[in-house]
Amino acid sequence: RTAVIKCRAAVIWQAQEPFSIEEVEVAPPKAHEVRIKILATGICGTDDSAIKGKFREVQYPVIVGHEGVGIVESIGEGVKGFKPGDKVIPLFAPQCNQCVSCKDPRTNVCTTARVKNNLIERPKGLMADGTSRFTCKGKHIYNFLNTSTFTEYTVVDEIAVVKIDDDTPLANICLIGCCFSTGYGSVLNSAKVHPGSTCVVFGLGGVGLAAVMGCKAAGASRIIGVDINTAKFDLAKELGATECINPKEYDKPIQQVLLEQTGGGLEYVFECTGKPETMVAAINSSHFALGTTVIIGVSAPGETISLDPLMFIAGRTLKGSIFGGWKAKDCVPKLVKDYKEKKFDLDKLVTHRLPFEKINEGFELLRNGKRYVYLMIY
Ligand SMILES: CCCCC[C@@H](C)NC=O
Repeated sequence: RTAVIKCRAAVIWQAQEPFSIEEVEVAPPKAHEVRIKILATGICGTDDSAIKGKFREVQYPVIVGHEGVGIVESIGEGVKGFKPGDKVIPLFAPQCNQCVSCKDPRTNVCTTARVKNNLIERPKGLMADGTSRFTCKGKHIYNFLNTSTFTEYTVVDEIAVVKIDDDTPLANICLIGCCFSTGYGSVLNSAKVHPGSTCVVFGLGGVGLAAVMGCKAAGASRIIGVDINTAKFDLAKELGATECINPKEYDKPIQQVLLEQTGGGLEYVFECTGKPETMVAAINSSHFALGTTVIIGVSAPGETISLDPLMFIAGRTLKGSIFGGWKAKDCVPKLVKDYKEKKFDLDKLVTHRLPFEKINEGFELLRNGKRYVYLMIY
């Protein structure tokens, strides 16, 4: 019988508190669950919003982290397609392949009950059976976005993990678990950018830079990067931005600047900050008739935006995108293969590597505009 594993995890005991590295107990996987030894994990703004108590109704105490890579340690009853030793990526956007959404090519958001609880509706932070696999100091610890990667071992539902080639080089590949796939796919799948088009990306963090890479891969003629941190501009240009602008350097709204610079607005707009005021500016910078704006950034609970409905009457569109529109089980192995074949270079998104116990330092780097860090968990 598979035993409980005692290991290190970075626990958030309550909102606004830093991570606390604790010894936690990780229970064996139940039926249709997989226990994974996490080898590396990215640090993402969504995790940071959960730490700040600004990510929907997260339950505390919680183990966050949602973009990792690891090795299967054990599998529960009824699990097919995985065995101990397999190299895997946990999926915050699972794919059950049974529900109406998984059978519909138009969406990648699985709507099986297990997923709705943790992704689309009020996050339960629990496994499908309504219980947790983590305990610490006698308390149950919630999971996060079906994954929880800031721990040496985690347990996920079998629909929330995918096997990748065992010879895949480790560490950086964890970015395919969220950041890279989210930005790159929002361009190729959600917006379907066409060659020669004009694009703008608001927010040049990991997701925004991946969107810039997607616009370049899609053959856009103009790729404008927008960020208030000009230190991000060099890498954005290296990855494909044709120009970068800082809203703080203008005495008029950035959408007006963009409308003037592009003779009437952008064909494709990618909003990666999650800030409502930036979303409004982004939508208003799109072409009045041909413009499509893709909302990728995650706003805080209760935040809203106000728009003049007439701005859509000539044909503008507004849509959302989770995990870049990729059906995760089908697409992650292909993205990993493309990475190995150097069809894109996500390594450039990694600016720092830190040992697990320095996770709080990692988030300080993220908050101070360093593009990307991740933790090597030995
Ligand atoms: C509704 C919740 C969506 C969460 C999407 C996050 C994980 N994307 C990038 O961080």
